[in-house]
Amino acid sequence: MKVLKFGGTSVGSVNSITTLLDIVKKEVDNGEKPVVVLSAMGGVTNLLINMAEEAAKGNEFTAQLAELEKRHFDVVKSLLEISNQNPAFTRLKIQFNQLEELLQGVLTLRELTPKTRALIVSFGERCSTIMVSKIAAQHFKNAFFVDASDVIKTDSAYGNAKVDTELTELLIRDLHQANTDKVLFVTGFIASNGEGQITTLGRGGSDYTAAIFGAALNAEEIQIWTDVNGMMTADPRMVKKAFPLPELTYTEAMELSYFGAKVIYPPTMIPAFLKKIPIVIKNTFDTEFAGTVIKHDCRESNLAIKGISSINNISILNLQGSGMVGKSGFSGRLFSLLAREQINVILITQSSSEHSITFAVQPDNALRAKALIEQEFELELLANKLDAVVIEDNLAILAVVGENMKQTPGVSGKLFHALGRNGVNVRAIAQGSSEYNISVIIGEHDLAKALNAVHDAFFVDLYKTLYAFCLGTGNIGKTLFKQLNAHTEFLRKENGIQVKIVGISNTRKMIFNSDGINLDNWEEKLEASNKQADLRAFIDVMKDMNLPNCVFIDNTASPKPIEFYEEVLNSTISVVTCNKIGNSGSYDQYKRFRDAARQHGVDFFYETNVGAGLPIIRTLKDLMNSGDRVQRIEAILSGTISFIFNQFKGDANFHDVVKLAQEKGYTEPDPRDDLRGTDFMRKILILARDAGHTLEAADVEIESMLPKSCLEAATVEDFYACLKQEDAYFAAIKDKAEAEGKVLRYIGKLEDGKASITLQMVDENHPFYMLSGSDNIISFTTDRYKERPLVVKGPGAGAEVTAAGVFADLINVGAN
Ligand SMILES: NC(=O)c1ccc[n+]([C@@H]2O[C@H](COP(=O)([O-])OP(=O)(O)OC[C@H]3O[C@@H](n4cnc5c(N)ncnc54)[C@H](O)[C@@H]3O)[C@@H](O)[C@H]2O)c1
Ligand SMILES: N[C@@H](CCO)C(=O)O
Ligand code: NA
Repeated sequence: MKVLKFGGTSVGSVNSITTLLDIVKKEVDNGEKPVVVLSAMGGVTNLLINMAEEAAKGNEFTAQLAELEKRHFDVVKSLLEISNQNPAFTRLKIQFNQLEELLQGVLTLRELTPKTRALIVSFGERCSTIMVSKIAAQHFKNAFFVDASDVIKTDSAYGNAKVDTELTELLIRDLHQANTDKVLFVTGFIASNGEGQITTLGRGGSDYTAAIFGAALNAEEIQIWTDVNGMMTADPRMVKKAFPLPELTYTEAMELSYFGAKVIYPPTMIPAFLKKIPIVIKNTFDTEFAGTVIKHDCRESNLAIKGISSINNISILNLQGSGMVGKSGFSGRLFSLLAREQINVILITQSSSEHSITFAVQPDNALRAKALIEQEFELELLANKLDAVVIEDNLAILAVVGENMKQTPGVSGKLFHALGRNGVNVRAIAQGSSEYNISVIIGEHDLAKALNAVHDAFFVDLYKTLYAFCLGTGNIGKTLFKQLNAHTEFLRKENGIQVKIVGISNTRKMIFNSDGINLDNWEEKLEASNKQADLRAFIDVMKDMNLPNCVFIDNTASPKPIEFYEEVLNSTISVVTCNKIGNSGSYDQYKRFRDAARQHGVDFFYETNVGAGLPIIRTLKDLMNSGDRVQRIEAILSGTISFIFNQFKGDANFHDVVKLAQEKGYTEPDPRDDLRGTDFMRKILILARDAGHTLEAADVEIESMLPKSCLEAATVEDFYACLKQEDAYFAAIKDKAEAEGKVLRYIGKLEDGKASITLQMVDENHPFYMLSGSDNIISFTTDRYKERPLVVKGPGAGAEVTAAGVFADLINVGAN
C-alpha cells in the first residue's frame, strides 16, 4: 500500500488535477488501493487566513469568498460531467455557507481566536478533497472522501497541534480496515482534539498527515508530489548547476532541508523515518522524472557529500573572557537562558581553550539575546570576567551535508580550499562528531560565490565554471574569443571546464554579463554597450560581481592594467596575462605580484610573456621547482626578428619584410618595440628573474640592430620611412652574412647573472642556424642538463599560438 500526497500546486488547477488523477488512476489500474492525501488548492490557505484577519479588523470578505467559490466551481465545471456536477456543487456549497457564517461571526465579534482560525483554515483542505474525490469518483467508483479530523487526534494547541499517536494509529487502522476496497481521499493538515474541535498540524502539515497514515498503515512508500524534481544539491536560485539528488538518507534529508530546501519539512516525516518507510519526492509537472528517494540506507551512493545547504541572514553573538575558562556551568547557564526565552540557536562553536563561545541566531533574536545575557551575567561582566557581548550581522551559514563524509578524509580540506581560493573569509566553523555536516559562517555577500565554488569543488562529475574578465580585443583578444567559442563543448565534455566570459573591455567600451557573454556576437554587443571603458570601473564591477573561480585576463600591450594586478590578486582573483610590461617592470613589482598571488592562493600565469604559446615559462618553473639550477640560457626570443632574418634574403627589402611581419601579427602593436630589442629585453629579463636573478631592465645589455636614425623615429610612420631610407645599411649587413655563408641571428644570453642580446652571424654549425618562420628557440644549460642542453623550439609569435597559450593558462587556473 502506498500513500500519495499532493501539495497545493498539484491541486492548483484543472491541468494539475487532471495529472493528479492520472497518477492515482495508474496505481488503481495496477490493482493498488492508495491513500491519497491532499493539500488545499494553491494559495487558498493564505486567502482563508487573510479573510479571517480582515474580518477580525471589521473588513468585508465577500469578494474573496466569491473568488474562493469560483476557483472550486470552475474546476468542477471543467472536470465533472454535467450530470455529476450538481451533487458536487451542493457538497461544496454547504462548506462555503458554513465558512461564511464563521467569517460573519468573526466580523461581528471582531475577534479571531486560534480555535476559530484553525477551523476557518481547515476549509481549504476539506473543499479541495471533497472536490477531487468527487471528480475521482467519475473514474473509479471506489473513491472515498475522508475528513482526517475524524481520525487524527491531537491536543488543543489549535494551530500547531500535537498528535496522540497511539489513538490516531488505531483510528486510522480501523478506518482502513472498514474500507479496504476503497481509494481514500484524505484531507491533509487537519485534525481534531478530544472534544472533536478542529485543530491543524502546523508547518508542512499535509506531509505530516501523509507520514502519519503511512506509518499507521505500514505503507511500502510515501510519495510526496510537488512542483520540483526532488531535493537539490543546493539552492537552485543561487547555484545554477544544482541538480536533483536521486537518493538521500533520512539524516541527510533532515540536514539539507533544515537550511532552506523547501521541498519537505523534515520533522513532519519522522513517523515515516521511525518505520523506515521510503519517501519519494516526485514532480506532478514532470511525472516521468524519477525524483528523490529518501530512505534509511543509501549504500550504493559514493558521493562524499550529498548537498550544500545554506541559510541567509543570520547574526552571531560572541562571548569571551577569562571568566569562562574551566567554568563548567557557564554554557549550561547560557543555553538554558536562551532555551527558556525561546531563542532558537542555529549553530554553536566553542574553542578548546574555552575562552569563547560563538552562537548563531535569527537577526531579530540577536538584540534580545544580548540583553538577556547582559542581565544573566551582570556580575561576571562587571568583574571583567566576561568581555562585552558582541553581535555581528549580515552573515550566512553554508553547510556541506552527507553521511559518507564519515569514511572520507579530505572533505573539510576540499571545503576550506574552495572557500580560501575564492577569498571567502570563514567567521566560525562547526562540525558535529557524527560527521555528516560541516557548517561554516561567512559574510552574506559571499554566500552565492561560496555556494558555487563549493558546489564546483565537490560535484566534479559536472564541470567547473571559470568566470573570466578580459581586457583588450585586438589580435590576441579576438583570437582567444574565437578559440574559446569553438571549443566550448569539447572543454565541458572532455575537460570538465566551462569558461564564461563575463566582462570585456577595450579602450572605448565595456560590457558585463554574469551569465556569460555570447561569443558569437560579442563584438556587436560591445559596440552597442552604453558603458564607456573605464579601467577603475571595470575592476570595481569585477570585484562587486564576486564570482567564484574568477580570472582577470590582460590581452593588452598597455601599462595601465598593470597598476591593478596587485589589487586584483589581493581580491583573490587570478591573473592571466600576455602583456609583458608587468613582469618586466621593476623587480620589486615583479616580486609583489608573486607575493600577492601566493598570499591569496590564486594563480598568476604569463606563459605567453616568452615565446608565445611555447612551454618556456612552465619548463623553467618545473626545472627550478625540482631543484635544478640554470647555468646558462641562450635563446632567440623575438618571433618578429626571427621571421625578418629568415625572410631577408637575396633581393628582399628590409622595410617590406618588417611590414610583412606586422601584417602577420608577429610584431608588438608598435613594431619599434620589437626592432629596438625592447620586446626581447623584456623576455630575457623575465627569464632571468624566474631563474632567480634580481635583475632590472637597465642591467640587460642590448646591441642594437638598427642604425641610430631609426632608433630615434618619433612615430611608427617615421620609423617605417626610416627603414626605407636606411635600406643600404640593412642590405650591407645581409650581404656580408651571405658572403660568409652565414645567417643573421639576434641572440639573447643569460650567464652568471648577466643578460645580454647581441646581433650575430652564425654558420651552419651553430645550433640556431636552422630556424624558419617566426621560430623561437631556447636552450637551457642546467646542473642536470649539462652535457646537452634542454631545448624548446617552435613558432614564437602570432595570434593563434599566443591566444592558445592564454587559453591554456586560463584553463589551468585553479588546477592545483
Ligand atoms: N602577437 C604576438 O605574437 C604576441 C605574443 C605574445 C604576447 N603578445 C602580447 O599580447 C598583447 C596584445 O597584443 P595584440 O597583438 O593583440 O595587440 P593589439 O594592439 O592588437 O590589441 C591590444 C588591445 O588592447 C586594447 N587596450 C589597450 N589598453 C587598454 C585598456 N587600458 N583597457 C582595455 N583595452 C585596452 C586595445 O584597444 C587593443 O584592442 C601584447 O601585450 C603583446 O605583447 C603578443
Ligand atoms: N612581438 C613578439 C610577439 C611574441 O611575444 C615577437 O615578435 O616575438
Ligand atoms: Na611561452
